[in-house]
Amino acid sequence: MKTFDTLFAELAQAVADGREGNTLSRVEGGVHSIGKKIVEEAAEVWMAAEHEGDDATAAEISQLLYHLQVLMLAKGLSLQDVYRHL
Ligand SMILES: N=c1c2ncn([C@@H]3O[C@H](COP(=O)(O)OP(=O)(O)OP(=O)(O)O)[C@@H](O)[C@H]3O)c2ncn1[C@@H]1O[C@H](COP(=O)(O)O)[C@@H](O)[C@H]1O
Repeated sequence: MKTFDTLFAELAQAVADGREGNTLSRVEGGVHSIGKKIVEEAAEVWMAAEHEGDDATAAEISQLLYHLQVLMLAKGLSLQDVYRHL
């Protein structure tokens, strides 16, 4: 099973390798576009938590985490940059 850290390593490698896929295309789309996606996914998390079941909520949370990682990559932020604030 993937974790936040292993997914980030996978996405960072995909971007570093210039591997065609969702991640590279979203990173190349830039911070404005990624930011809009984060807001959309956050709203979906909220709606799922209020109106859907636990599995749907967990799935929406996983998508939000993915898009946050895409933003980190677009900004050149590492896991440590974030974790030091936890
Ligand atoms: N975990 C994810 C992941 N979560 C969410 N998403 C993206 O976020 C979208 C979910 O948003 P929506 O439900 O709003 O779907 P949508 O309406 O089609 O979204 P848009 O494409 O219109 O923005 C999905 O269609 C994916 O594009 C993800 N895309 C990739 N991954 C993982 O990232 C890794 C690398 O993927 P690639 O870069 O594609 O190789 C793989 O392990 C993938 O499983």
